[in-house]
This record gives sequence, structure tokens and C-alpha cells, in this order.
Amino acid sequence: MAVNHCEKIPLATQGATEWEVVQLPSPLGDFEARAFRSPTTGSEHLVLSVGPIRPRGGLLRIHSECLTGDVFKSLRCDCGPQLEEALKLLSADGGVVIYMRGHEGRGIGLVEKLRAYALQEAGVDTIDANLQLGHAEDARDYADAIDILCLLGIQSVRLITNNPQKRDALVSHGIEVEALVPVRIAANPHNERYLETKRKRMGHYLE
Ligand SMILES: Nc1nc2c(ncn2[C@@H]2O[C@H](COP(=O)(O)OP(=O)(O)OP(=O)(O)O)[C@@H](O)[C@H]2O)c(=O)[nH]1
Ligand SMILES: [Zn+2]
Repeated sequence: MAVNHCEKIPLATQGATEWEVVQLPSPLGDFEARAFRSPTTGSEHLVLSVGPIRPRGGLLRIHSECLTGDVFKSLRCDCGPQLEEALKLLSADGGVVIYMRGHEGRGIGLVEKLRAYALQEAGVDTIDANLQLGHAEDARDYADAIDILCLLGIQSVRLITNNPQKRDALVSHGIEVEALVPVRIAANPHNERYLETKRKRMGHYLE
């Protein structure tokens, strides 16, 4: 049964004392930025938004940190172009991106992600690499994202993702997902197998 997503928000967060709103102009658009330090995980997340924050029906992307893809434009994954695409959608229609630190490597961190890459270079796919290293295939926790949505007063969204598990994570915490907005990026020779595994083994909408 879905729960009220604001019910369990940590008391330390409820006043949102660290919730300054600043301007963040960039080549991809002019954003408002907020930073959030989670009292439970200690992670510091970034929220970028365009326009008024809509309690219902606004665009939302929950973007999992990928230092190699987002910052260094690695071609091994599709994260960098997906983030850019999401920010462009925001500039056109308004909405919110929550940039989730602590989600690096699907929650296993940067060092372990590179160990997983090494296994992939030996022929293992992205899921089995995680499993061989003793991790869950996806170790991401969405509790901080739910707290942030509560602080923003967001109850329902159009979610920018190809990943049905992100929708399920929100719905199970009482956030309504009115629609999934796909964010498909052209494959390249370096990420073809990775995208194929996401489609076949993780159920991502990547036809
Ligand atoms: N463990 C691991 N993590 C990876 C690998 N490639 C990318 N990542 C991480 O995966 C996360 C992105 O997850 P994806 O599965 O690409 O996409 P998603 O966020 O679930 O779905 P979308 O919303 O459609 O982007 C980022 O944190 C990346 O650092 C990999 O081979 N192994
Ligand atoms: Zn990536």
C-alpha cells in the first residue's frame, strides 16, 4: 500500500534550514538551485528547477550521479546526454531535476563502479559484474529523493526516465507518477552492450 511520502521525513529536515535558493545560469538554461544535506545519509544533493514548482503534474528527473558520464562525458553509459536532455526539457517546459549524490555506480560508489567496469572489460555484463563483486544489481536508495519531494511540496509528477524501477520507488512512497517521459540517447559502440543489458535484463524502456 502506498504511504504518505511526508510522514517519515526526518525532523531535522522539516525546517529546511539549508534550503537557500540561488540562481544558476548555464549554457543549458537558467536554473534555480537548492542544495540538500540529508541528515540520514549525509549525502549532499542538488536540486535544479525552472519556473514555479508545481505540486502536481510537473516534469521531474531523479538523476543518479555518474561522475564519469556527467562530468567527463564517458561514452560507456548514457548518463551525460540524458542529464543534458532533461535540463533542456526543463528549460522548455519547467520542472525539477534532483541530482542524487550517493547514487554513483547505481549506489555502489565510484571505486566499485570502476571495478565493475574492469569485469565488463573481461566480458561480464553490468548486472553480473555487480553481483560478482558482492553488490545488489541496483543498490540505489530513494529515501532522500522522497524527502526532497516532500520539502518541495510535490505530490505528483511526469517522470523523465526509461527505468520502471524509478517509477515504482516513487509510487511505493506515495508519489503519483502521471506519466513516464522517455529520455533515449543514440547508442554508440562503447555503450551498446550496456544499453542492451538495461533493456533486456533491467526492463528499461529502450526499444
Ligand atoms: N554499477 C554500475 N553502475 C553503473 C554502470 N554504468 C553506469 N552506472 C551507474 O548507473 C547510474 C545510472 O543508472 P542507469 O541504469 O544508467 O539509468 P537509470 O538512472 O536507472 O535510468 P534512467 O532514468 O533511464 O537514466 C549512474 O549512477 C551510473 O554511475 C555500470 O556498469 N555498473
Ligand atoms: Zn553513467
